[in-house]
Amino acid sequence: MSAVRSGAATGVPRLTIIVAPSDPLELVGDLAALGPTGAVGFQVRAKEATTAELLALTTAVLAATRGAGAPVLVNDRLDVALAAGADGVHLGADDLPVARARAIADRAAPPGFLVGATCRDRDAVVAARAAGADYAGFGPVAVTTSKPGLPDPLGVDAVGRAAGVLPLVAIGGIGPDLARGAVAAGAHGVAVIGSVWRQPDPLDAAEALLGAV
Ligand SMILES: Cc1ncc(COP(=O)(O)OP(=O)(O)O)c(N)n1
Ligand SMILES: Cc1nc(C(=O)O)sc1CCOP(=O)(O)O
Ligand SMILES: [Mg+2]
Repeated sequence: MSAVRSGAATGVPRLTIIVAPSDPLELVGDLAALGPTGAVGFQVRAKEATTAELLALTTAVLAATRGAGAPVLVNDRLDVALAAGADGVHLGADDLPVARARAIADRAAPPGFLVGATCRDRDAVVAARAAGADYAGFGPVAVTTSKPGLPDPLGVDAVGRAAGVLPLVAIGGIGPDLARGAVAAGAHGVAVIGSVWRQPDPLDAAEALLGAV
């Protein structure tokens, strides 16, 4: 296994595990403890949940991971991230604009609060940086069965073309081999659903991903 770099310099984890309400939360604490502090982080993503349910899930993930120092971000909802005391928010095209979120977070969140932005090409990464994003979720790199309605896969070459502006978190169909390729192309890290949660042993699977980034 290659040495795992921690995400400490940017605060952005090398491996983001996206957590949904249906996932086995009892594994989250052990997943958080893998690798150096800050190498593994979580994004709480609950598209069908009520605000109260998303807050409760975020609070539970924070409680399970705080001891390991793993960053926990909330998908879509800055208000919930702030209310829960989470470490950041991830925003896409249908969510609060990044510049608005950055302005609110700078007033209301502790220093280091992360704002991530979904980007699908280099121009979008440049715009996200100008708006105050800390990292770009860049994808879909490959075909994914975890989310419908996405554009065609961008491929690892697109990661290389978009690199060097913000830390890139490659997403979409990422397993260990693609994770290695994305990082070699210039990505800071990866975000995953299926290559952890749909594996027979999510801890082994996450270790393999960490070994690749
Ligand atoms: C790290 C990361 N990158 C991209 C996304 C996608 O966010 P978005 O475009 O807002 O879509 P939803 O996840 O809200 O369906 C992400 N969540 N994380
Ligand atoms: C939530 C999400 N957003 C994407 C994007 O490209 O915007 S791809 C994706 C799903 C990622 O799941 P998996 O690791 O199972 O492919
Ligand atoms: Mg979103």
